[in-house]
Amino acid sequence: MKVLVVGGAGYIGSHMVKMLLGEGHDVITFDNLSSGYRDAVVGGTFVQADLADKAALEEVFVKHAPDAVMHFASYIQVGESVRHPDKYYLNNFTNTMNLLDAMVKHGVNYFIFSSTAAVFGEPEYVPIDEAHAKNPLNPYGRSKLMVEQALGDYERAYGIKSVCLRYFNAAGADPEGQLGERHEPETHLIPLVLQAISGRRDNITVFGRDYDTPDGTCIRDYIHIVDLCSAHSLALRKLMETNISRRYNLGNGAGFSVQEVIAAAQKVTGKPIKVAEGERREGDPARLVADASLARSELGWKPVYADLETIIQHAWQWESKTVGKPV
Ligand SMILES: NC(=O)c1ccc[n+]([C@@H]2O[C@H](COP(=O)([O-])OP(=O)(O)OC[C@H]3O[C@@H](n4cnc5c(N)ncnc54)[C@H](O)[C@@H]3O)[C@@H](O)[C@H]2O)c1
Ligand SMILES: O=c1ccn([C@@H]2O[C@H](COP(=O)(O)OP(=O)(O)O[C@H]3O[C@H](CO)[C@H](O)[C@H](O)[C@H]3O)[C@@H](O)[C@H]2O)c(=O)[nH]1
Repeated sequence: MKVLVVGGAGYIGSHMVKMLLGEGHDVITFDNLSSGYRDAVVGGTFVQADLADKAALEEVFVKHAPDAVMHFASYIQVGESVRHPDKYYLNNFTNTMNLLDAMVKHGVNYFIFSSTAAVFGEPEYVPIDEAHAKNPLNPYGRSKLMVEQALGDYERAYGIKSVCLRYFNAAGADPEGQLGERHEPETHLIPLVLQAISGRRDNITVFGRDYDTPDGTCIRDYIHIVDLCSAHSLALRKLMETNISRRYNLGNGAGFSVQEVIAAAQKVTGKPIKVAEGERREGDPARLVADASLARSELGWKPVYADLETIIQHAWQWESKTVGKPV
């Protein structure tokens, strides 16, 4: 199969490209390298272009005639989305419409979309299943929900079939050590903790210890990047078999507090870490845990690296390669 991976030079997309190539697919990566890296694309065809560039999109569809599209490209920082909503609606929503329009024009009907737990907002209950109310709290989450909603309209009008995968906290790295998380700036907890342990940062700041959780710090559901990617492969296969659009929540169904992540990182690395105390970060729900039983039952998805220490171990293997490099 020929798969167009948009945003394939980024953290999650680059792991996906590697997996698809390993499965024997033809892969075309389309990425403007705004936050991705050319050297993270380990094979296939690479096209450096922006989703805002309709002519570039047209050229890719004409030249490569993909069978399906996986769409990872977006801006991803919740805080920035509050300060600059224009940037988020433009890149995450409008530019996605350019991509969908190109698909419609060229008769490409299968679309896998990177959505997020942020579409739910403050949870009414946990674990969060697909039926949970969608009340995103920020422009980032809203831009993703808007795409999910537009996909319903594009299916009715143009026959585009889609799977929206709502990731909880993507973490870890390629077990072979070839790829890993390279966000700049990094905002995610596990890489920040490991950078503090490796000495690339002075410390890790815990954002609030007064949440309604057993140790007072926020609880999240960390999912290994390879398990996330295997869900995409299964989702695409199922979508092409059944022609039925679906939405799935993806997580391990187990929550770990910030304090537990720090303790696990110390255990895995065998090294100390300096911890600083900070205020709550705006918009952080106390507890986000996925109910991913639908993905398990319908896709046959089974996380292989569900254990938090394994996730941290793989992220540490990646961080250990970057010692001495500035963050
Ligand atoms: N990392 C997480 O924990 C997490 C959680 C939930 C959802 N997601 C979603 O997963 C997707 C991938 O996240 P990531 O962590 O790999 O992010 P990332 O920033 O590492 O990757 C995004 C990629 O898209 C590219 N890109 C952005 N805008 C583009 C444009 N206009 N044209 C072409 N390329 C463009 C970037 O250069 C980058 O390579 C995003 O859609 C994000 O919202 C991530
Ligand atoms: O230096 C830090 C960084 C994070 N945290 C805490 O660690 C937890 C996890 O934070 P991350 O930033 O790693 O992850 P989020 O849960 O905030 O974000 C995830 O979920 C969001 C939706 O809610 C987006 O989808 C985002 O891309 C995705 O990584 C949060 O409680 C946060 O407050 C700290 O205490 N200190």
